[in-house]
Amino acid sequence: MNSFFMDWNNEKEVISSLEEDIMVTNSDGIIIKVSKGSGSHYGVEPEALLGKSVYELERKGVFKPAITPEVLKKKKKVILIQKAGSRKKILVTGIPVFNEVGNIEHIVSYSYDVSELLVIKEYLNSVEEEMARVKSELDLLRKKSIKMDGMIADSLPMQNVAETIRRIRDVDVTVLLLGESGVGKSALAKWIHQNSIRKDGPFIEVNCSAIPESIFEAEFFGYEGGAFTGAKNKGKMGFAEMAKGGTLFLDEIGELSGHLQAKLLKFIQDKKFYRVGGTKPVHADFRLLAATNKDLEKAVQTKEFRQDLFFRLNVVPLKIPPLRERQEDLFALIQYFLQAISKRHHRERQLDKALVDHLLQLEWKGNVRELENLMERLIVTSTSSIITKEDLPYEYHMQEKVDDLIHFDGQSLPSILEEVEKKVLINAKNRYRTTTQIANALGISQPSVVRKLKKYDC
Ligand SMILES: Nc1ncnc2c1ncn2[C@@H]1O[C@H](COP(=O)(O)OP(=O)(O)OP(=O)(O)O)[C@@H](O)[C@H]1O
Repeated sequence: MNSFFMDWNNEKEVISSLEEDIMVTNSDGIIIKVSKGSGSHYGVEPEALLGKSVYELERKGVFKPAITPEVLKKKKKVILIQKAGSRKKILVTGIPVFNEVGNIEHIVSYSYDVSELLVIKEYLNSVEEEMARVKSELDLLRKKSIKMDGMIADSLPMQNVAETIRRIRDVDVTVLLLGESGVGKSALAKWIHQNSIRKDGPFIEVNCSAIPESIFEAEFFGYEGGAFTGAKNKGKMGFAEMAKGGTLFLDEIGELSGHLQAKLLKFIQDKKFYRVGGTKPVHADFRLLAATNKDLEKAVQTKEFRQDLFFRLNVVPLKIPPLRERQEDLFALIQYFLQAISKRHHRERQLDKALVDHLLQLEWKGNVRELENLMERLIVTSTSSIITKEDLPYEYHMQEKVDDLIHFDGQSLPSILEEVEKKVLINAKNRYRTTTQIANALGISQPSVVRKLKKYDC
């Protein structure tokens, strides 16, 4: 039994003298007790409420909703916001008072005018929403504003790459650039260097597949005078030493032999090396970047590439998507190369719309390099200031059938095969940077590629 609230007559003076808005109703919803402050939120005198039914007051719009029916329904304390008049918002708390047998006998309610608080809350909510909107716009703007000089990075995947590079700008961390041939790994490596704390130091690029294994160590670590037959008297500085204070970029790292992988791992771990024939250790002082178009994780599984070396290199992996997955970049690159190459060759050139539409449809297996080469070819060979689809080399007319491209009339099979071979080689040359890459792609030896390129003068 709640002794405090049971005898309202005893409490009469206490409640009625309170300045706050307190009311007591019975279980029929009749207001049986009011305080001095009752009704002030509703714009009526306390006496105007006393003896009235909350249902009636609700109907008349003095307040809405009434709290008594809610407390009776839920049989527990209820807090709600009432509307009073057209503008006011009142926070009302209703508490049930039970009799000995557990039935609600009275409901005590007290209220505060929270109109101002709610207005402030709404205002705060709108400010928060506005801030969230501004923040996302800023994020977008910041991403868009990551301009990479001489590099087109309009697409979302490239913006993400740019954002990662921006985040690691001040850190001397190893970056592994992954992606198909021609996607721009070397260009990005240069960009990373130019935007790093080592930008004033040298950028040394080593193409791991282009240096024969027999001389790799001497080229890479340098050698002392007389270290081997044919060595220069004074010795020679290797790439690792040349990169002092700057960046050492190991391109095509996936092509390194197992023996050289082991050497490289030791060198990365020890952070020092010896020139071939030398006894004095040289301290390694550079930031390491590496790139490959090989699936290195797969190469680790097939044991072609050392896992420990992979972990050392894969600190920050940057995957550069192929151009066919970056339509926004493709369009921007076409415009970029048109301008840059036209300027370089002092030729004012424009592209016809049908040609641009056609270029946007192509697969670009050789990625940005292939596009750049084709643009250069179009610009230097076209005789008119507007380049059209007709100016495209035959291999870029994808709709045309192979039958139409090979002319049998009066040709022997060997000459047709030669013609095809030449076209395949030109195509491969557009896509790949080195003859080793072409050889790998076409499944022939590198000397054979060199011979054929010479034979066809391409
Ligand atoms: N986003 C880009 N904006 C402008 N030029 C680019 C961009 N990406 C690549 N290029 C240009 O495309 C050509 C090929 O790029 P790059 O040599 O960096 O490719 P790669 O991925 O290193 O190729 P590979 O694996 O064969 O070494 C370069 O001339 C480079 O400057």
